Amino acid sequence: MPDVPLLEVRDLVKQFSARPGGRRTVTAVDGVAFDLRPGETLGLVGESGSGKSTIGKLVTRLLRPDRGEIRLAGRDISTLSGRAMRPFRRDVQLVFQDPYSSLNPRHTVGDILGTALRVHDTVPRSQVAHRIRELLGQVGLDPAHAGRYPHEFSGGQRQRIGIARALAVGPRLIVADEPVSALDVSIQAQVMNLLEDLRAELGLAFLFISHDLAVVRHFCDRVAVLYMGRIVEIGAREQIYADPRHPYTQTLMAAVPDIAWLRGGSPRRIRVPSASPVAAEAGAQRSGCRFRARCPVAAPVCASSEPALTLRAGGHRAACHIR
Ligand SMILES: Nc1ncnc2c1ncn2[C@@H]1O[C@H](COP(=O)(O)OP(=O)(O)OP(=O)(O)O)[C@@H](O)[C@H]1O
Repeated sequence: MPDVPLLEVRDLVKQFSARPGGRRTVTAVDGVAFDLRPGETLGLVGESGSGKSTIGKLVTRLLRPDRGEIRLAGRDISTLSGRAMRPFRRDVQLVFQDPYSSLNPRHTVGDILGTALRVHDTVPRSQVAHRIRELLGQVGLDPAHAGRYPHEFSGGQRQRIGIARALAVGPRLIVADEPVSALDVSIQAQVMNLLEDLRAELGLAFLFISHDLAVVRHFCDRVAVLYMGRIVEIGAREQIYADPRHPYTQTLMAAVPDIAWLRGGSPRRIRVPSASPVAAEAGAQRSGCRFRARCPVAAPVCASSEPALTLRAGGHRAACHIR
């Protein structure tokens, strides 16, 4: 049923020690909630350190949340571990920014894909070799290259191997953490087009983490904007890009180009700017709105309480006292 959420995230919290063994903590994810429907693509954007990767690792359960729920097709997986987690590992797969560091250099591509297929019993053993060739073809690689090692492929081809490995287990959701940002700009569009084709063919849902606002605009149905571990705005792509309500989103969106490069025009990256250390420090106050020290429209009310995400239009929510 298309309107049952595939993924429901509620009140997700994750803290880390600021220094190994130290007592000071960093709240990387601070009460995040969102839904993702089957086949839907949600972009997570926000400056460096805003908590995007941590959310990706929590959803794939590489990390365990300190608080909150992660429901996959209705089942809370936030505290599962070991064998109990295994069926859900099939449903949710992670595609990394740097495929090379996640591919075992001593294994051939065929071994890497074969391991993924066997661990999850995705196909009968007699069909593993056939499925490996099929997967390579599906991601645009030559099936005859299954005997090659990761270092024999280019960066873009390695990312295709990482995508094939994710597909091997038959996921319903892919968490893609900056999947093209380590690639040459000329290769980025090819890999994005592949993800787009796979989404259409296989009906995959994506949680798509990116600094690149032009790529997110091209790829995502909905967008969540993170600031210091919280979603400050979430809505349909056009709501966020054409009618941003939160002052932070407004500054981000002011400079987004169109996406001509994805259609063969000249490539251009528009990155989410990073906070200056001073601004980030000033923004780190824990009472009132966390954005107020950087906010161009801050008013006294902004020091009084943290604004909740409130509804602006169908599905469009923003967390701002003023706008
Ligand atoms: N394993 C860890 N130990 C300690 N602190 C961590 C750890 N992982 C993340 N953090 C901290 O949590 C916060 C959020 O980090 P996270 O990597 O999720 O942000 P991000 O938005 O993905 O940033 P980037 O775009 O730079 O990858 C940062 O302050 C980061 O330093």
